[in-house]
Amino acid sequence: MEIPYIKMHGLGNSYIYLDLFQFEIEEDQLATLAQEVSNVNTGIGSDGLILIHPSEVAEVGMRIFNKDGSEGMSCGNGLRCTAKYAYEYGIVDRPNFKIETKAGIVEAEILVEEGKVNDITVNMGSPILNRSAIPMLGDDDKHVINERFAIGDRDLHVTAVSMGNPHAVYFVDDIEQAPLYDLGPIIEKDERFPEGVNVEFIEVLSENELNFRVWERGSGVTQACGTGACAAAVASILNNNARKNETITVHLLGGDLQIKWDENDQVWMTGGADIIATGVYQFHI
Ligand SMILES: N[C@H](CCC[C@H](N)C(=O)O)C(=O)O
Repeated sequence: MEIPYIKMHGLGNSYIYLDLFQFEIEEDQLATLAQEVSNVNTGIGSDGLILIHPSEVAEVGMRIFNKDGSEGMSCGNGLRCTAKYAYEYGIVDRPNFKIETKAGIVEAEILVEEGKVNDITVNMGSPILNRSAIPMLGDDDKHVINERFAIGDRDLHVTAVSMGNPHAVYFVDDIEQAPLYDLGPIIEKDERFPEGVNVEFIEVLSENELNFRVWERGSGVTQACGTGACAAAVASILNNNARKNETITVHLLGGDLQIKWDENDQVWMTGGADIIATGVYQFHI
């Protein structure tokens, strides 16, 4: 089965995108397709699959599937790429529009300079902080801020933030020493996170600057994670290492994102998005 695709990335966090304004695909084929196309040896190579689809509640809809075929609720880098594609390929006819995700509707703004899409700003909505809504197991339903989190023989402290998808944020003194590969996969599936969790390690450089690494639920280490960068900025503010209404530059492996949590409890993300290639995938189902 031949499937037309677009490969796009946000700061190196790449996905294979299907434009479902052009064709349809069976729901029960999506998990397998995500696993297939993500494989760098036998597929196209990406961090997962994203569907750009018609929506009844917004100009365009977006769904994300991780490398392992699991469906995520939202994707910051994916939203910027979806917005760029929708604007440049005529799905929308203006630079401000809404995008429906499983986590809710977000608002995107295309920043155009000399007719070219430069950056994209997305209002990612309000962070979700109550333990039960992350979700994270525990004795109360308060916010999880710098809570002791023992794992193996390590004594960590976690701040838990959901941006519609769950994030466990840990502060480290040196990002290069972050236990990304040895603790990332363990925390991702820790029983205290009943739906799994995206794992972020951050090094506070100043009130307005963070170093950031991520082990993603369902995809492992990626070059960048937009929802993770939002969660990291919120966690830094919750721990009094940064302030609301100030733009925080988050340095990810693949580049920088500008994040602001404003006085109306909205988290704004600004960054780039790039089209890598278009093609036709030979789906083996
Ligand atoms: N890379 C995405 C996040 C994917 C989240 C997914 N790993 C999950 O929540 O299961 C981003 O830019 O926000």
